[in-house]
Amino acid sequence: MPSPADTLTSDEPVGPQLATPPAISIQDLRIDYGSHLAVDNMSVDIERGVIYGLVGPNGAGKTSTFKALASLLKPTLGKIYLNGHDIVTHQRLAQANIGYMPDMAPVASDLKVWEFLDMFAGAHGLSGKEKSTRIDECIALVDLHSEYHAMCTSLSRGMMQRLVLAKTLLHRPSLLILDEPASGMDIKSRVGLRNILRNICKSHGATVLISSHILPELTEMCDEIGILHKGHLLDSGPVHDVLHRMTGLLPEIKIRLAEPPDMHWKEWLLAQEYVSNILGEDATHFSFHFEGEESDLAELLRRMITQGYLACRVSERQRSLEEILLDLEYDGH
Ligand SMILES: Nc1ncnc2c1ncn2[C@@H]1O[C@H](COP(=O)(O)OP(=O)(O)OP(=O)(O)O)[C@@H](O)[C@H]1O
Repeated sequence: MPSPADTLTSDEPVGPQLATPPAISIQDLRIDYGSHLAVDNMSVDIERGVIYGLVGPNGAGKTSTFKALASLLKPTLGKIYLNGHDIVTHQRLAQANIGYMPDMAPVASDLKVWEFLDMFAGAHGLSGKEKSTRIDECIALVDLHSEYHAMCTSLSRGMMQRLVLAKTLLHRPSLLILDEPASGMDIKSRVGLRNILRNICKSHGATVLISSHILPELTEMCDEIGILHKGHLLDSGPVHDVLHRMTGLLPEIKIRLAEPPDMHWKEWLLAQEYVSNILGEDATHFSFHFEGEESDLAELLRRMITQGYLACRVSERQRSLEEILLDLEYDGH
C-alpha cells in the first residue's frame, strides 16, 4: 500500500510543465522486440476520468503499449507521464497508482472469492479492519456480493473477470489498464462491465484504458478511442469524432431489386446524396456505402421507386474494423 508520500499528487516539477497535466501522456513511444518494430512513434494525451479504448487487430501493439504503461516493459524510445510524472524515473510511484489487468488473468482455483481478494489485499500491505473494508469496497464496485463465499472455480467467465478487476482495484489505482477484458463476454456481461467502469471513473475519478480488437465492444463502453494498426496510432479522440473521420465505417447498405435495372442504374444511384462505393454482386443484388441518416435512406428508397427501381429487400451491415483497416492498407496507410 503506498504511503501518502507515494501518491502522485506531488507538485514536484517533473515531466511536461502543464497547469493540470493529463492523467496519462504518451510521447513518441516506440517499442521494438529485437528487429521487430511493435509500436512506432505513438503520442496521445488522456485526461482524468476518461474511459479510453485502444482498438486494433491482433498484433497491432495494444498489449505492448499497455505493458509499457504498466512499467512491465521498457520502451525503446519515448516518454510516458502519469499525472505529469515520468513513469521511468518515478517507477515506484507509478506502480502504486496503476492497476493492470492482463488479458486472460489467472485466478487461483482452490480459493473462495473473499480468500482470493484477502490474499492480494495482504500483499498490498492491508490488514485488519482496513483490509476487510477495502475488500468489501472492491467487491461492491464489481457487483460480486452474492459470490463472496463462492469458490473461484464456480464463477462464470464474466464473474471471473469482475473478480480479477476487484483484485486490480484493491490498491485504489488512479489509472486502470484492462487488456481485452471483454473478449469472450456475452452482451449482458459487457453492459455490466461498462456500468462498473463508469462507476469507478465517477466515484474514484479514475482513468481507464481498455483494449479490444472488436470495435463495437469499445464504442459502447468508451468516451474516447484510438485506432492502432501495425504499431501506428491512426486516429484518436472522442468516439463519435473518430468514427466520423474513419470514412470506411460508413454502413454498407445491401439491396435486392425486383428485376435487373437498366444501364443507367449505377450512374443514377451514384448521383444520389450520401451514396458511394457501389458494388454489384449479380444482376439484382447491389451494395453501397451510405453516409446519411435513416430518413435520408427512406428518401432514397422513395426516389428509387419513383424512378422505377423497385427494391424488394434492403439490409444494413456495419463493416468490421478488419475491413476498414484493409481499405486503409489499399489506400497506402
Ligand atoms: N515478446 C515478444 N517478442 C517478439 N515479438 C513480440 C513479443 N510480444 C509481442 N510481439 C510482437 O509485437 C507485435 C505487437 O504485439 P502485441 O501483443 O503488442 O499486439 P496486440 O495488439 O496486443 O495483439 P493481440 O491482440 O494478438 O495480443 C506483434 O507482431 C507481436 O507478434
